[in-house]
Amino acid sequence: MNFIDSSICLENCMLASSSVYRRQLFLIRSLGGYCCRVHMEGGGRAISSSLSTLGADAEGVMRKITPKLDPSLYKGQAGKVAVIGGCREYTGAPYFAAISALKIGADLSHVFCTKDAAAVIKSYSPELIVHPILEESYSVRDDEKATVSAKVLGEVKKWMERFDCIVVGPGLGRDPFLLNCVGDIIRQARDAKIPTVIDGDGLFLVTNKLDLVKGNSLAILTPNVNEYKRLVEKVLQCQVNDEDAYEQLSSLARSIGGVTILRKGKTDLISDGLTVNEVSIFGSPRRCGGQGDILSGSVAVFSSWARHHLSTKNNESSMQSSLNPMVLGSIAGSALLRKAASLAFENKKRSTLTTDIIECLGKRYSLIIESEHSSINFICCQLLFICCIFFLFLHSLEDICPAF
Ligand SMILES: NC(=O)C1=CN([C@@H]2O[C@H](COP(=O)(O)OP(=O)(O)OC[C@H]3O[C@@H](n4cnc5c(N)ncnc54)[C@H](O)[C@@H]3O)[C@@H](O)[C@H]2O)[C@@H](O)CC1
Ligand SMILES: Nc1ncnc2c1ncn2[C@@H]1O[C@H](COP(=O)(O)OP(=O)(O)OP(=O)(O)O)[C@@H](O)[C@H]1O
Ligand SMILES: [Mg+2]
Repeated sequence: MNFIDSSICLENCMLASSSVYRRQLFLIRSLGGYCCRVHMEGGGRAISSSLSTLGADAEGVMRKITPKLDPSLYKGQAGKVAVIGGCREYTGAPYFAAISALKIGADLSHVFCTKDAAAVIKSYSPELIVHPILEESYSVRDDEKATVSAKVLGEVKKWMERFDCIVVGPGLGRDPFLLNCVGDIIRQARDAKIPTVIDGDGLFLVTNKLDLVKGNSLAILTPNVNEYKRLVEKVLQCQVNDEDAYEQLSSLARSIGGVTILRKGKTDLISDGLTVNEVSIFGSPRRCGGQGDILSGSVAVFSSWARHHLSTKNNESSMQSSLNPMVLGSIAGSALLRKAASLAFENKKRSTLTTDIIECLGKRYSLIIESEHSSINFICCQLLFICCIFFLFLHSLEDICPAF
């Protein structure tokens, strides 16, 4: 089995914020340097060449796939995301996922939730388009279940084609009737070839109904420690083995078939069964609830952008066409969340909340996107400086010993 570990590890985000370090990364990146360890099993040659780029890979991915804010674009072209989640018990998670998508750059963000949750989520933000159409068992009579289920599906179907990516699970809860309807929604998205991020209770659903995602290359699972453990036990029939985390993750993705898995943890591991990428940019020591929800919304936006980027005719050769847009979107989403968490923690320390991290998404992100421009400016200044010195040197040489 052949997988690539392009370890994207930045030990300390502070380091990355230093201009010297960023310049080095920019120079390494522009030299095409990257850290790549290819492990080949079965006696294959282990190839390793490394000129480590560290966090630049993740930043490079973000820069490559992020669409320019082109004045010719119209509303929606930068992305339309839908979150399927939100019930009596949870209203924060779908909000976190949906608003994060907008903060990163999607134009429209929808939430499909239960009636109880809808009024609450609408009150959080006018920017979200909230559809109160999901139902939980307590509000549906047994003899109405088939009709209500068909109605829910019909309502979602009206919108489905418009979305560039959907997120299933944040704050979904575990009500059997609701989960059954959401299973049909996942199938609908798959038929419409819409990338689908599965998080939170959506993972509870698909872990028990793997056929919902089996063989779907547009599905991205984003399990936390518990959710990953449940997946491994169900699919691989064994315990999580961190001694061989890469191989086990890769094997899990292959066993389910075609999916991309973003295993959240101290280091985020991302695999589609062919490659394994690692994002270990130091984020924040705060483990407040909701950060995984931000991540799911972020991955949704970046994956749809990566898919668009790779499908355009003039995409740059440096982004190998063999790359999986769902993997790229996961790398970018993970890196941005961790950088934003780090920035929020710098400001708020122990009182950092998920809402503080959401506020930093845009700030941190524009820093990354703009830093390329500042690095280019810096390079130009350096070249100009060198030319001036050279000119001065020439000039002084002319002074010192004139040619004629
Ligand atoms: N404000 C909100 O509305 C939030 C709602 N959420 C939703 O809550 C539902 C359940 O999510 P949970 O993450 O709580 O469910 P999990 O089943 O993932 O976790 C259940 C419990 O496991 C423990 N746990 C979590 N991470 C652990 C780790 N690394 N090691 C050991 N134990 C750990 C925690 O006590 C956690 O409450 C999901 O639908 C989720 O989207 C969460 O996203 C958090 C925020
Ligand atoms: N120990 C850690 N150190 C640094 N970052 C971490 C650590 N654990 C998780 N993270 C990061 O925090 C983010 C959320 O991971 P987490 O495991 O909290 O997800 P979650 O439990 O689904 O969150 P939520 O509360 O939103 O459901 C991930 O992007 C991950 O990279
Ligand atoms: Mg979660």
